[in-house]
Amino acid sequence: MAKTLFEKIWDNHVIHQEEGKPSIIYIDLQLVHEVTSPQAFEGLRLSGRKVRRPDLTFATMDHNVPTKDRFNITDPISKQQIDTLSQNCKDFGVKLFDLENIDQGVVHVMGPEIGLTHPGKTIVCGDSHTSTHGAFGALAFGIGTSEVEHVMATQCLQQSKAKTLEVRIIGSLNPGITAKDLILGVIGKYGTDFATGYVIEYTGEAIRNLSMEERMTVCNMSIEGGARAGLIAPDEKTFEYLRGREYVPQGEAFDQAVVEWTKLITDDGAQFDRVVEFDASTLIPQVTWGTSPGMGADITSLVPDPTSFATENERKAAEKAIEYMGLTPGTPMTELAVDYVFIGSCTNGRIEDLRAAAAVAQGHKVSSSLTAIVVPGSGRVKIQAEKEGLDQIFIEAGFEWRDAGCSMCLAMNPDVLKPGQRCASTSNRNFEGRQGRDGRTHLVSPAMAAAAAIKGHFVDVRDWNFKVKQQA
Ligand SMILES: CC(C)[C@H](C(=O)O)[C@@H](O)C(=O)O
Ligand code: SF4
Repeated sequence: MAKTLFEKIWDNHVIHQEEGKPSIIYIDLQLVHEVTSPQAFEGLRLSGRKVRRPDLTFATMDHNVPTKDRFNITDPISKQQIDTLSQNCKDFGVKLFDLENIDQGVVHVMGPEIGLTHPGKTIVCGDSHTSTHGAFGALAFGIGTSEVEHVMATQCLQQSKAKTLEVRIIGSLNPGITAKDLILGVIGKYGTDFATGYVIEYTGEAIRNLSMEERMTVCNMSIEGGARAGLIAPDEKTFEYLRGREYVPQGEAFDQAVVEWTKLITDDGAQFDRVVEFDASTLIPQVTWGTSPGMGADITSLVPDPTSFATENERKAAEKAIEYMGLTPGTPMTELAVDYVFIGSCTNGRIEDLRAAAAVAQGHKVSSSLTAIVVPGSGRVKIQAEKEGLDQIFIEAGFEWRDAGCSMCLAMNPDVLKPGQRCASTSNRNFEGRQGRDGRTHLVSPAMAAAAAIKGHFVDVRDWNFKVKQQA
């Protein structure tokens, strides 16, 4: 029978199923960070259990890590979480990429980068943006802390089978329009819960044309559309990205793996439970104006008038968001002045993102009215960027060049907005207080963020004259 990619991975991992009950599935990889693991390890300790497969369990530190003076953690809760993770990994024999390690970084940046993420794997982490790894054709999703403990103890997980949703991208992206604009556009059109209960598979020529980094940006934000996970079928690009990375099979074993991975596609004639279409060819740079990733608009548009929304609920939500964001309906997006620019996160903290931002920043100066920081997603991204001289471009332009971590994506470390500050951010969430109490977040692509840093307000990056620097 013809199967979707999701069904193939699912069927390969079901260990036990009973009518009317969740299935038990096997988990190939568990990633761990300091925020959602302490109680899980403690639970194991209390019940006298071990981590069943330390060889399939990998930990890093990201949320609480200061990106300036990283070894000096002054916040007691952050310090405790970091120290507890170190101790737990030591006690339970789990490999930890700690602050001394070049591979330390945001879990969804460093995992794929070292080759832990493979097509066809089931991957979990106590973190909602685990969906990022779906860019490789892995079934990857976030789980709660009690499930983290369960997977640690058994390497299995109880799961109800999700429904399948094809997000079919028709047409191609115009020059200068990025994967971030694409996913913001999709969520803007279909809303933040259109994919609830589904695993998305992104298909279409425009998706095939994306690099692995760009595919990760798209899959990363699947969760902001409500999806359980996001998938992109693996192809030559996936295999080439993985070849030679530390945790992928090497030599002949790699070629054998590729033979298996190549089968991970949705068969002709396979049925999705639902299909939506999105036309990429009309897309222009996006910027969010509200307090959910679905409240987005074209850079050429105006802050919306709440009365223009169709339903009472939407009108109320828009009114509340516009008030929180300190905006006036009818203001052109390009007139919104920003106080802060954050380039980083598991959405847009990879090398290509930094190249795109540097291409815009090169030869310009950050506006004196704001602070702009660039935070590589991992230690390795940082080193690569420095090899290519991107750090110098940023520093000369007046950006701060930081160490790897979640940073200002969420206010769990010293990088926080002050109340009322407006931020152009390349992250994935613009909820109230996300970047600091009463902070105001506008989600954009790295190029748009860099352009806003130079001009002091949002600009249409298509008007910018820049050349993307090729890898050195
Ligand atoms: C802290 C963590 C549990 C959380 C998540 O699950 O996503 C964080 O990474 C986020 O982005 O909000
Ligand atoms: S970078 Fe942001 S979204 Fe990603 S894991 Fe860290 S806090 Fe979550």
